[in-house]
Amino acid sequence: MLPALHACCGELIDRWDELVGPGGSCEVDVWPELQSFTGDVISRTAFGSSYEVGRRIFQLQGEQAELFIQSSRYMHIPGYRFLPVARNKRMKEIDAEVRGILRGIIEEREKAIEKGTTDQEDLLGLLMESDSNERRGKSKNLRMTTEDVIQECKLFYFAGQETTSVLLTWTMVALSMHPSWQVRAREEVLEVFGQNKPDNDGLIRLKIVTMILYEVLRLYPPVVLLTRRTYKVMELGGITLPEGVSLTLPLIFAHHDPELWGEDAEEFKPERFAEGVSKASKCGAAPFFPFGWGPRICIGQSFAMTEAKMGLSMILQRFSFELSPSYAHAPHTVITLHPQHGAQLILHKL
Ligand code: HEM
Repeated sequence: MLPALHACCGELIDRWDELVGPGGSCEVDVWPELQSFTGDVISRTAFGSSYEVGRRIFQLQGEQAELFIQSSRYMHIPGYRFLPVARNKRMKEIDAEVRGILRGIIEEREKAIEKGTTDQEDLLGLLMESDSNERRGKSKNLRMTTEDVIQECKLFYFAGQETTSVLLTWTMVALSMHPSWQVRAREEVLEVFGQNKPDNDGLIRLKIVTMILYEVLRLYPPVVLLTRRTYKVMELGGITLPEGVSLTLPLIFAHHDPELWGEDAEEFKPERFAEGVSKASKCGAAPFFPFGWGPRICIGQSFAMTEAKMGLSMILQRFSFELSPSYAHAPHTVITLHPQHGAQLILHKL
């Protein structure tokens, strides 16, 4: 995973170097840049394909998320999603196109497996191994169909790209708003890696960077709410709920609650995580759950933290950054917590 991460970070830095040019500074909207970066990472590490193949999938998934939010306003109309209105037709078209692209990737891989020309041990390889075991009649209880593989690929593209680019974007914005933390993070990165490529041992040792990422995840959680459904009658917080009730857990509210975090809950204070997650709030680790909790906790959280640490370290090694006058602070939910008008920063080459 690390070589693929290095390669993607390297390409991002080279692109920014070119944008900055001989003048040494320029304005960049880092939000689409970081989306491309995390898209590239998930394409290479999970599917072995280049970003070019995945680019269309990300565009389509982004459009699908916007349409989904728009159509959720009509959820109270029974059967609305089956009506042949333009929005529903477009959502169907997008679904078909994404499936078509993924099926193409899967078929290409199948051919390569048949010819024995692939040794890619990526997520797709693992999923397809399970799929071919099914066809050979093995692992009947654990088997995945091609449809399952497509569904899992869609989930990974969405879950793996969008969330991590949101984390990196808000981190760059927060470090532009709080330049003393930017300086402290850069000092740590240079002390651990100098100008060398970040390695796994060093990434684990980054304390200031980790505190900053946690504080960003607290204030700007990429996933703002979790949903659950009761499967039997149960009591929750003194209220008895029947079976089949949909519950929404707005984790962003828990992350901003002064009763849990203190009167400075709205302030950016990475030092609250200096002694780890369990000491950061007034009541242990419980109120901090940016990756969810329990059996459905995010399976990509270590991946995401490694990717964010690596990306941020390589950026800090080469650039300093500040808010551009054209930046307007507007966190906005389109499934994940986006910067509504972009994240325009001024990059300075170091
Ligand atoms: C900062 C980055 C990320 C955040 C904040 C995040 C957050 C979350 C949250 C809140 C959930 C739902 C948990 C629940 O319902 O209790 C989730 C699920 C999931 N995440 Fe992440 N995630 C991130 C990155 C990733 C990455 C990089 C991947 C894949 C490489 C990934 C793959 C998944 C998958 C597959 C699930 C569904 C797990 C299940 O339903 O059992 N996530 N994530």
